[in-house]
Amino acid sequence: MTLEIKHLTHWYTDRDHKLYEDVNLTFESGRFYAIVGESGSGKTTLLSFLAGLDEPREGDILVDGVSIKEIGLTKFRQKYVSTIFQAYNLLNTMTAFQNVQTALAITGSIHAKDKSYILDQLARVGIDEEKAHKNVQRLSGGEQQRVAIVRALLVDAPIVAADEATGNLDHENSQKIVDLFAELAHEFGKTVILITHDRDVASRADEQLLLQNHVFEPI
Ligand SMILES: Nc1ncnc2c1ncn2[C@@H]1O[C@H](COP(=O)(O)OP(=O)(O)OP(=O)(O)O)[C@@H](O)[C@H]1O
Repeated sequence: MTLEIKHLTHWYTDRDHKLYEDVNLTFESGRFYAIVGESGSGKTTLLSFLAGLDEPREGDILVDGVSIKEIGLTKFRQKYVSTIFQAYNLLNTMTAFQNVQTALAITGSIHAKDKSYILDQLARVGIDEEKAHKNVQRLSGGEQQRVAIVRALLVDAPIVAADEATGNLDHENSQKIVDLFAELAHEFGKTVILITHDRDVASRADEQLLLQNHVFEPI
């Protein structure tokens, strides 16, 4: 699957202060991309377009040559993209295990009833069985973030778009998450796009794109 950005131009309030100008980018499945750039340069905005959460002023986003407008933004969000944003958006009345299980059930995953699979995946990011069965409100911020990441990563969408997914995590946990991102790209063939300020995390990606002066340059 190929995800393309074509002739993307965007500004929020003032046409003379554009975030991007005629950006063209191609993301291939099976590859892990990191987007880096100064604070305020427009990284999160780009991700909101790639996730079908917002629409650019000009330009288009295509999946295998078909505009996401033609696919329909709602369908695109549901079937094609799994997003991880800075707010964890966990279901607060549920345990970590139930949060992951519910997401798998909603999306029709064959793993929804596989208890040991869900526990194994949580264990990979340091959420042991005891923590898995705790209400998420009783977990630390970093633990909640890891639950949210596992939940998003296990959902069967071909594109994974993450904004500062490792931002609140210590080095060891951040490495575990990056391992998961790399595995999703290289072993499961997903298109993984991660925004990060962390140079070590970015260096693990197959391609790094620097947003600077309104365009994206490979580094
Ligand atoms: N809804 C909005 N309305 C108006 N301006 C906005 C809106 N969202 C973002 N901006 C502005 O657009 C610019 C880009 O924001 P964006 O969040 O995409 O940057 P970023 O590169 O992700 O920043 P950071 O690294 O700090 O998260 C910023 O100057 C921001 O203030």
